[in-house]
Amino acid sequence: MVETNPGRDDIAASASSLMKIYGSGDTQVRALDGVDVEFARAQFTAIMGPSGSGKSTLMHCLAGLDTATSGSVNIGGTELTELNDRQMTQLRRDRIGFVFQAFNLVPTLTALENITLPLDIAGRAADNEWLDTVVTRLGLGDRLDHRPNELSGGQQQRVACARALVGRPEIIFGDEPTGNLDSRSGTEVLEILRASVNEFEQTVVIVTHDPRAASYADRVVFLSDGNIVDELYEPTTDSIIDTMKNLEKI
Ligand SMILES: Nc1ncnc2c1ncn2[C@@H]1O[C@H](COP(=O)(O)OP(=O)(O)OP(=O)(O)O)[C@@H](O)[C@H]1O
Repeated sequence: MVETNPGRDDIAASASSLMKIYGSGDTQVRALDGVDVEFARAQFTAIMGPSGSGKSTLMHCLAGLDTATSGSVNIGGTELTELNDRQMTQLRRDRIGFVFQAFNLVPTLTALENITLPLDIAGRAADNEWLDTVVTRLGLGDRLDHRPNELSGGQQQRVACARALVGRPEIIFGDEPTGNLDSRSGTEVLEILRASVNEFEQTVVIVTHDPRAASYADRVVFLSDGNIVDELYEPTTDSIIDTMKNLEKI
């Protein structure tokens, strides 16, 4: 009998028995200690946990920016551990969007050039209608000729969001995407990520320290000492703060 797994199509990314060990001997750190997790398609997930709990390590392994010591990571049916460097680069370029705390825009390029850069590198033409939708939605229409140093932090992060959205990647990973922003700009970025999930069925996974930011997610996954120890669906700022307090007690 052929084995089927009817749930897989609903899963954008998953990790299984994921282990990441840094260093060796006395200085060895077990940053991920056998993590099993699935991220549903068209859902917004936030990863939270105390400092040093393994959030960035998990995200970097999921996004193919770092390799795990053992275990597996799957993005849309592709096993990352089976890819060579070139295939991994291609997967990151073609199938994953990134929004980092530090924006990571190219200073010599205009906003528009930054937005279309991943497509240009991949040799893919922009879908102009979609590009227009994203740019309008992000309120960047009159900023497209500006270089990053002529934009506010919030505008720069919106450019980074547009860059992540414009290629319609299977999944967008954000590492503290609101970490460097004032509360108003942070709210704008969260609303954009939320809208991209609600309106465009984008899958989004972010790491954040901020309970208010995490309350925009459909689900919050809590890490402690390299393990997932709790999760909340339809979280509120208060329910997130309560769960974090319990984690810190442990
Ligand atoms: N390159 C590295 N070399 C050695 N240890 C590392 C390295 N990167 C992370 N670690 C350790 O792995 C553990 C998990 O780190 P990680 O950055 O994933 O945690 P985090 O939850 O994202 O922390 P924070 O909230 O402070 O950013 C920590 O103990 C950290 O010191």
